[in-house]
Amino acid sequence: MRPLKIAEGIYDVGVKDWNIRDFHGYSTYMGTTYNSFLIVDDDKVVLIDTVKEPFTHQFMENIRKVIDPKKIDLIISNHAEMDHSGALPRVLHLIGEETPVYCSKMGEKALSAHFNDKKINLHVVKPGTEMKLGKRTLSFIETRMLHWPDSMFTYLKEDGILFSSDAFGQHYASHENFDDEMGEGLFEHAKKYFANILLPFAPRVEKLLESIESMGLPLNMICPDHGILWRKNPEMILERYASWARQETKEKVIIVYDTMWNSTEKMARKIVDGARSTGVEVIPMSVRNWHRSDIMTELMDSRALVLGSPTLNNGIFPTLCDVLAYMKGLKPQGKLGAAFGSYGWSGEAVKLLNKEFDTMGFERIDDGLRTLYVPDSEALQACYDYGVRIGEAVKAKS
Ligand SMILES: Cc1cc2nc3c(=O)[nH]c(=O)nc-3n(C[C@H](O)[C@H](O)[C@H](O)COP(=O)(O)O)c2cc1C
Repeated sequence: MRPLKIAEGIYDVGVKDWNIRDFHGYSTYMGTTYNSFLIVDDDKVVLIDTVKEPFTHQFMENIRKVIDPKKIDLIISNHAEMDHSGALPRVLHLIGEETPVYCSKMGEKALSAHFNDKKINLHVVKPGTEMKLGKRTLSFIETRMLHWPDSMFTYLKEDGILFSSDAFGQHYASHENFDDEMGEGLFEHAKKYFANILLPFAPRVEKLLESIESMGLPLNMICPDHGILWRKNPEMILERYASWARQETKEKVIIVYDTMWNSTEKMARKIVDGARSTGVEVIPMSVRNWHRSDIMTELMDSRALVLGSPTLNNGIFPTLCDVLAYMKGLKPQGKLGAAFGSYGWSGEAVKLLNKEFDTMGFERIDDGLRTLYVPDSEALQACYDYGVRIGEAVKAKS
């Protein structure tokens, strides 16, 4: 139900996008929400972020259920990306073109470049600036590159609410609105979001968490721009973020592969059996059936990445190249790597996969395992043994 009252005079007037599955190329999400927050105080009415453009009508209806939109005195843009700013021009048109929009220094640049055919009354807020609304006070925290240069947080002092933009969000639409209405599954959505959006900025996340702690801000609620709001114990998501940012791993291996004539798949199955026999968790992931965004989510707490590819035209199979291009951009750190694959004559794929591990800074278990065409019983035993070796290496690496 929107608008959603989250505290006295504070509402989530955003919208739920139930049907979206592919979010900037990261498929298999379960919908999302574009949260936007309306604060009605004695002197000022403030809107924090807007929604994706096609939802503008529904968004305005939500606002109207609380207040006449023309009473909005100012808008804060925590993040210029279109899912939070797309509705901005139409909102301004409806409530008054002169309405001030407050944003970070980089936000000014990004919003101007997004809406280059429109004159928006932009005002830059410096980090730490306070803005009095009547009974309440807002302040602004710079969170550059989490995950865009313009990103910032807005903090509502008296209520202890952190409006955290994309951080701590999840691409997940549900009838539930708050963390206490959901179980552990909520963290899986948050983990997927982190793995696919925030992982490249993990060192910055660590620093941000430290600085939030040092500021000693009371945090009664964390309200991201996507998904469920954290009100029961916001500390929990901060703790998870700390662990994900440190890229902590467990005794887990993912085996990511593709195959044309099933030889590499036969090898994969034996490697899975061998690795499992050592007691480590093993997840086989055929790239035909697992989306790269799910592979990244599973990789995040895995200690080893095992890649399997047949040789095709002296190279790696293209589906694996897709995953690797995506993975490299997200900068996972501190993993073990192992490669395998079937080949017919030249067999370059394993060597090239090893190069990819070197580029990513992964520690290679060895030079990998190749099989000529279809693996016989001896080759399959070698695959099983290779799996055992991988499992032992995972257990040996803390
Ligand atoms: C179109 C095509 C191109 C291939 N190119 C190479 C190649 O350049 N070098 C090589 O060693 N094998 C090459 N192969 C042979 C495959 O690597 C071999 O058939 C392998 O066993 C396939 O493994 P899979 O069953 O896991 O797909 C090629 C196969 C096909 C179908």
